[in-house]
Amino acid sequence: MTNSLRITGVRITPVAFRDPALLNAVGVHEPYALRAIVEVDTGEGLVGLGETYADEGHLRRLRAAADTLTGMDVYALGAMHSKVAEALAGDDGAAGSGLTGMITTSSAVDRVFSPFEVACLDLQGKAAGRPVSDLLGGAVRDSVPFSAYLFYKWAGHPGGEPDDWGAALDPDAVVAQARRMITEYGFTAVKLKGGVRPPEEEIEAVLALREALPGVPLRLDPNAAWSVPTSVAVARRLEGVLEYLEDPTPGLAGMAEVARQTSIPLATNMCVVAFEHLAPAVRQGAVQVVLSDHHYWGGLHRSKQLSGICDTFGMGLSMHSNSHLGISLAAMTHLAAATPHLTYACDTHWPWKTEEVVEPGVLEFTDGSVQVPKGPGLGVELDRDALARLHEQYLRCGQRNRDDTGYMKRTDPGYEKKSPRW
Ligand SMILES: O=C([O-])C(=O)C[C@H](O)[C@@H](O)C(=O)[O-]
Repeated sequence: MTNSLRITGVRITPVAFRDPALLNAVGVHEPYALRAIVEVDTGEGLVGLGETYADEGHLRRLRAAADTLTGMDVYALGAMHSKVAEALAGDDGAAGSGLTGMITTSSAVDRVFSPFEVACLDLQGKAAGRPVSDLLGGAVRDSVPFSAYLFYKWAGHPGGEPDDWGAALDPDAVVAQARRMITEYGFTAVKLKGGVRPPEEEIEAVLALREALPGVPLRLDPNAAWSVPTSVAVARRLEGVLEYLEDPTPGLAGMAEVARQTSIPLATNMCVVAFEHLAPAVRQGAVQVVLSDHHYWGGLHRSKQLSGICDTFGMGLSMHSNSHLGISLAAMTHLAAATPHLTYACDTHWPWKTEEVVEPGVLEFTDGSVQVPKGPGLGVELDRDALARLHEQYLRCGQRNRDDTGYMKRTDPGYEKKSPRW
């Protein structure tokens, strides 16, 4: 006789949390990043947590899907994926992209399904008294290494107070930022978000990092801001220096051309963002490392499928992040712990964040790694006062000036046309 655990209701709460003036190839982060917190209720008093994007189109699709989930068993994840697909079938905006800034064609069904799947895994774990990593095959590591995610940045938002990281617009400031991240969090790998300064300056910054941090794996990610010839020229200067070069140029064909001309492994979270991109990427030899992200690959189980495909075809696996809160960090940590093929330090925006919705004490960085939470489910608890406060903040700051990613303003119309800037 099997027990079911049925969904009695779903709450979706959009929140806004402060974000520094970080720069990337499409502009500057807004003063607030948006996320949606998903709570799945059951009649048994258990609540499951998920976290996802909060742009308006995505919120609308989340609500449409949530309405159809009541009464479903939290173990019926395959059926739930189909339900979400049905719920979105008439939604024009769901067909292609909801994330037209950095990620262009991931499936809206997978993006909408993901936070519900995570919340149901949280519930399954709570019901069984086991951590989510156990539901994914078991942790193969007790703690998960993350990389320092460096950004060129302004001292503060225009018209606002400077934040305590200050400005970072040259190689010395980038090195100082890296040193502070390593001192405070113990990171053992470093990624620089590029595509902001002219390529020659970004090469200088990477070489300055190399000199300052001997032996530390380094990555550079210009978010496809460079042409193929520029990418090849930069790659040749940084051979033997970078662990991988992420998305130097747009599209699989361009990436394949760069890959043919450099020995640096190319990584992506832009041109392989859905299952249908994997076969052409393999055929063309376009990427050597895929950055997974459960928020758009369709949750934790589907991210493990991605891992199996990468393993089979000889591609490495790393992990991407956007500005996120603790529910996402907990999910990322369980997933990475239970994914043997994920051998690179994962991305995280964590150090840039000053506000949170989960209770403190579980997600701590030691030597650049986060211990896999040991409690049942995700192992994190919602701080309801903080949730209410950040929801109020969301209502005050609204969706004004935001693009579909929900958190950044595009200042470079060239990116819209997908033409490289350099
Ligand atoms: O390529 C990446 O790593 C990202 O897309 C992560 C974020 O979007 C990053 O670029 C940011 O926060 O500006």
